Amino acid sequence: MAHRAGWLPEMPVPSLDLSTPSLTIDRRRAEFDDPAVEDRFIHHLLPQRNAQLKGSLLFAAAFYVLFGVTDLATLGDTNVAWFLVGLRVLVAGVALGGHYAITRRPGSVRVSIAAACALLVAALGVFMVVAWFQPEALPWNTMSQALILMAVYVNFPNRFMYSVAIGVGSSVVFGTMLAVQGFLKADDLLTLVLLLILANALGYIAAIRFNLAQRQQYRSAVLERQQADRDPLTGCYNRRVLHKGLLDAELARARRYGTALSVILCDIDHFKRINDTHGHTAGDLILADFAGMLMAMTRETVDRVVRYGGEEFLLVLPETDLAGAHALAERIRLAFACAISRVESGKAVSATASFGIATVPVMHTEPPVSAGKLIDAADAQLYAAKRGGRNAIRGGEVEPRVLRAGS
Ligand SMILES: Nc1nc2c(ncn2[C@@H]2O[C@H](COP(=O)(O)OP(=O)(O)OP(=O)(O)O)[C@@H](O)[C@H]2O)c(=O)[nH]1
Repeated sequence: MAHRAGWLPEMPVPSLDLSTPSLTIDRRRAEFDDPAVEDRFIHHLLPQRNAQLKGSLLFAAAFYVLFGVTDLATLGDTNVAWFLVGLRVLVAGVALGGHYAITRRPGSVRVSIAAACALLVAALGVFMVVAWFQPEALPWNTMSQALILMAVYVNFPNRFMYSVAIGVGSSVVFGTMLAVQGFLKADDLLTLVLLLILANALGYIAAIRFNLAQRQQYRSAVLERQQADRDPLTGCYNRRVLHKGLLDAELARARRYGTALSVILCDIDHFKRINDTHGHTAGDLILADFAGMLMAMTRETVDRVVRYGGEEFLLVLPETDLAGAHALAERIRLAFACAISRVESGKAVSATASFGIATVPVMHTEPPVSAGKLIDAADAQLYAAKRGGRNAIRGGEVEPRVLRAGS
């Protein structure tokens, strides 16, 4: 296998690193480290989460009112019983209010989380009051509390940390109530407290596994998408991104903000001869080295390097006028001409490249221009550079009306 030689002069060659640090997951919080990624993830899942949450809210409203029957059965037709039924109706109101708020603002993560938290806090608070007034039913109510904890951890989509806080907090209050009421023998009390701890532990494990699995799945989908847009040999974008409208989007942005935009089409000179002389593997190595240089010398998050054809690359340079594009092309031309790649046989191979630039000047008042025509204009300049002897740069500004889409 050919090994990559260092550049002459030394050039940082970025590898295709798909384990983007921003996609790392904080396993304790069960969230992405990067708040922006977490935000995108939550918004991506929001319709699904809201559908689940709305179902759980309706279920909670019906369930709470229905169980008012048990208050009447246990306490009879008393004021306390009706007070508890009233509290249950209040919880149903909170649930229905949450349901209404989510329906009104389906795109709001805050509303969704607030609806889940409000219902859980209200439901657990009322449950404590109900349990307080029915001390003889404490063992049954402890089991109910354990079941409600499952809903807290699993059924109500929420921030993992909030689920844990609500689950543990309510269990501490409930455990304290068991102890304070003093109805239970010490061994029964211990059993019920252990039951609550077990319910929390199981809920915690289920919730953290679920939250992590969802994020891992999302990360795999993002990485897969990134990979599908990349050329495996060079790590540059492939033509798919152009078909997906990369250049059209940049042209539209340049038009909106009234900025210039340049594209450079560059092509390694006599590449066929390199392949024929040193072999295809050596050709691949030089291609990868050239692409690495293009990526290293352009702005990482602004410019785009696309493998346009076999040994042909397209640079998309937003907010770049002709002089800026020419200066960049000259830096790349010189660096590549001076660099060597050490191929498998140990030989040092060097090559040159030619560059064609097409610049659309500031164009906010002009009609939209065609991405294809802009690339054609750069191709014509590249052809002129090749005809002019190669290892050269040609370029020019193009009138937006010449590039007008559909003309
Ligand atoms: N090693 C390698 N060669 C490739 C790859 N893709 C295309 N090629 C070769 O690149 C060569 C391009 O040759 P030409 O189009 O004749 O261009 P050229 O020899 O560079 O000549 P000029 O562009 O006119 O300077 C062809 O021989 C292709 O087979 C690739 O991925 N790896």
